[in-house]
Amino acid sequence: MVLYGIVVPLPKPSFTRSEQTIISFDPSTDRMYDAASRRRRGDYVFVVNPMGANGRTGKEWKKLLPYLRSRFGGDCNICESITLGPSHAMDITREAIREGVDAVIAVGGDGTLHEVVNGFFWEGKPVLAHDQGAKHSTALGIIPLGTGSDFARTFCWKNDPHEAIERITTGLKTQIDVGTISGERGDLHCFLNVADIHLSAKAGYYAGRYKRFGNLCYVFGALRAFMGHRNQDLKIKVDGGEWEVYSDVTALCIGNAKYFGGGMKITPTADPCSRNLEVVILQNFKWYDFVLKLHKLYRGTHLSEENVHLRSVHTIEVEELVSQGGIYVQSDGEHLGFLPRKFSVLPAAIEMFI
Ligand SMILES: Nc1ncnc2c1ncn2[C@@H]1O[C@H](COP(=O)(O)OP(=O)(O)OP(=O)(O)O)[C@@H](O)[C@H]1O
Repeated sequence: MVLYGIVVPLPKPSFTRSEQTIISFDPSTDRMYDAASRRRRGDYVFVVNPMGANGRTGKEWKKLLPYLRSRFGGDCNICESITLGPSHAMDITREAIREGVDAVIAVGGDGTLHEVVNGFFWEGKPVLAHDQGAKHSTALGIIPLGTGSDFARTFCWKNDPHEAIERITTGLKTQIDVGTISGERGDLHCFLNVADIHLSAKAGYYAGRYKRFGNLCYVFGALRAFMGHRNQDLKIKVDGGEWEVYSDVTALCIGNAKYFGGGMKITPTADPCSRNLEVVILQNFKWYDFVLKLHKLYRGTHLSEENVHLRSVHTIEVEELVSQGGIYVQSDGEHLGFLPRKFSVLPAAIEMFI
């Protein structure tokens, strides 16, 4: 965790196991036994960001926990892990997977989900259980309780924790893709939802400062980002092909899923189970285009506009045509620095409760 340039180490994650041990009677031995030791119960770790949605996540979670315990009954061990600050969810997840838990469930918004997903990987490779290796896989679960909760929208999931718990107890899972972003130093970062470049990324950067205003933060962020904004010439390389130039780019968005910015359907053709990424490039948008076409961006009907381009890719490299620096990059609403960057898809990388 970095606070004003000072690195503050977070404590090693530990799981508060709210275990409900079932004691049964075994007539063959005339003795009592712990039913869990006969029928292995799953270990589910709930990673809760108490500060999500301006503290609403923490409050909702407290109310939810008794329901969760009763709903799961004796089927699994519920481990509650409350994050202490930014990046902590990532450490908790890594540690939990190494310990061989069956599921890690992100409780919060897209930022928390983003950290949990990054915890599934270490230096670009999946984190494995210490004693079982690749034989064991940990599933990802989501209880969307954030401000935007944009990833959940692709699956038409509401910010309804009871509905989310039903999904997890039902236990239906699917393999989903994960996007990766490599920086200049070769470090790899994962995203689950949408990574984006330039105006939208700058708007997201500022929106993060106005989260106290709820969903209005995206409006304030966009207004602030427009100040001093200029469309830029970018070059892209798709799937290792030739460099192509796109002039006057307003925003370039790389979708593993469909929504960002609190409900804008920016990459409407994206599907986390498609094994590719959908790239939408907005060219030469002026401020009034956003006023006139905003409804199209929210509905996902903007692809028919002549200055909007769609590409399906496995990898895409993006650079400035003339390097000046300062072109914002974000993924899943988290600021990630500036161009150049390379984006790739990791197909079927995580098993997720649906
Ligand atoms: N204990 C904590 N105190 C302060 N910040 C935290 C804490 N735990 C996590 N965070 C940070 O809070 C950020 C935002 O959390 P989260 O995404 O859950 O909610 P949100 O921003 O309201 O929702 P959304 O991202 O869907 O709009 C995360 O990026 C995370 O780094």
